[in-house]
This record gives sequence, C-alpha cells and structure tokens, in this order.
Amino acid sequence: MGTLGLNIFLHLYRDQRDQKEHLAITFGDFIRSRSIQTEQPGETIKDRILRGADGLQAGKPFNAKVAPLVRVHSECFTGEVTWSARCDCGDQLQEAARIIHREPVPHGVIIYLRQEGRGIGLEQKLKAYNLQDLGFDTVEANEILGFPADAREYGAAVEILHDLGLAGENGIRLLTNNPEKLRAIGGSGTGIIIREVVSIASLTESSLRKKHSSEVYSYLRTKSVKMGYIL
Ligand SMILES: Nc1nc2c(ncn2[C@@H]2O[C@H](COP(=O)(O)OP(=O)(O)OP(=O)(O)O)[C@@H](O)[C@H]2O)c(=O)[nH]1
Repeated sequence: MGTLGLNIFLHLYRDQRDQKEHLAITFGDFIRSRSIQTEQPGETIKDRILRGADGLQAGKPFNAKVAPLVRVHSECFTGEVTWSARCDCGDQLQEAARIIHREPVPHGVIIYLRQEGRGIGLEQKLKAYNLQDLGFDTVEANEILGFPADAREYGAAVEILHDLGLAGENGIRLLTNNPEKLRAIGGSGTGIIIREVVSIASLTESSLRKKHSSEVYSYLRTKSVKMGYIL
C-alpha cells in the first residue's frame, strides 16, 4: 500500500507456538519475505492470490553500502491507541517510520511484535497501571504482580529478520535504546549482524507537549536507572 509518499508492504506472520500474529512493515522496494512464494500443501491459485503470494514481486537488490534500518517494536495499546502520557511508545513508533522515511533511499522495516506490556499482556499491564497510580514505578508494579521487569523474548523477530533476508553480511542498523533487545537480536547464534545502533528519540516534541509529561519522565528514568537503557 502507499503511505508517506512511498510504498510500504505489510507482512503478517503467525507464530506456530502461541498463534500470535506479528507484523513486518517494510519500507521501499527492497525488503520482502523470502518464504511467501513457497507453495503450501494443498493450496489453490485463489489461496495464493489471497495470501499475497502471486502478486508479490521479490525484493529488488539494494546496492548501497548502507545497511537497512530495523525497528523491533513491542505492542503498546495504551501508548499507541489511547495516547497514554505514561510512556513514549506511540512516539517511538512514529519516529521509527519518520527516520526510515527520511533516508535518501528509504530501506527499512518495523517489526511489530505482539508482546503487549513488555510481554505480560494488556490485562496485567492495566493492573500495573493501577499500581503505578499508587506510586510504584513500572518495574515495581510488574514485580508485585509476580512478573519480571521485562518478560519479552525476541526469537520471533530474529526469525522474521531471516525471512526478510536481513541476516546477510550487510547487517542491519537497529533503532533502539534497549540493551537487552540489542543482545537478544544481535547476540551470538542469531545470525543477525548489527552494524550500528541508532538511538530512537524517547522524548519527541509531541511527548514533551503531553499534559502530564512528568509521567513520561519518570517512566524513562526507571528505564534508565533500573533497566540500563541508554537514554
Ligand atoms: N508492564 C508494562 N509495560 C509497559 C508499560 N509502559 C509501556 N510498556 C510496554 O513496554 C514495551 C515497549 O517496547 P518497545 O517500544 O519495543 O521499546 P523498548 O523496550 O522500550 O525499547 P526501545 O527499543 O529502546 O524503545 C511495550 O510492550 C509496551 O506495552 C508499563 O507501564 N508497564
């Protein structure tokens, strides 16, 4: 589909382990699924058309030396849909799209993982919000509920990067401030080479304008002090 004046292509992946649907939004004409063309047992031509296999052209070769930009983003209903002033997730999602779009030749992907609330799910995250109303920070709230500070894992993102052909020696530029994400995606055995880590603005103008921006500051402070984020 067209957006921001260029082509983006939406890939939907289903994790066979837990049936979660993850998304990969690719910008430009270069990054496409490798497996989508593979014929599935018993499928008809109509099935192939419906799942986008027949209409999709393979990604064009990208000759520039610069590695593609990759944002691995975890779902945040409160920040992305209900404009919560308590986190910067919605701003970061938009900022990732802007950064990729601003490249001289847009070449990148946003992998949108369905691990809401750092992996604890929306219901538990809303309980964590209620605890935050009492003055607990995000880490304490998770722990009171019996969860680790961050319950996410990135195996699905690594598999998606392989399927998109981004495990090659050209490497990727990863948009993050999260050291754990960096380790999980670029660590040994993943096959993903991270050429550069690009900091993703945590406080964009719009988050600064948010009425209760002190809430965003305390969220970021906890990330930095307790979770080692580079902010
Ligand atoms: N448990 C919990 N999760 C939250 C809270 N606020 C935001 N989140 C979740 O935090 C996650 C943020 O993930 P990402 O956007 O991938 O970014 P990140 O891990 O902060 O790291 P960066 O790559 O540096 O942005 C999402 O899953 C949000 O739903 C909160 O108060 N409690």
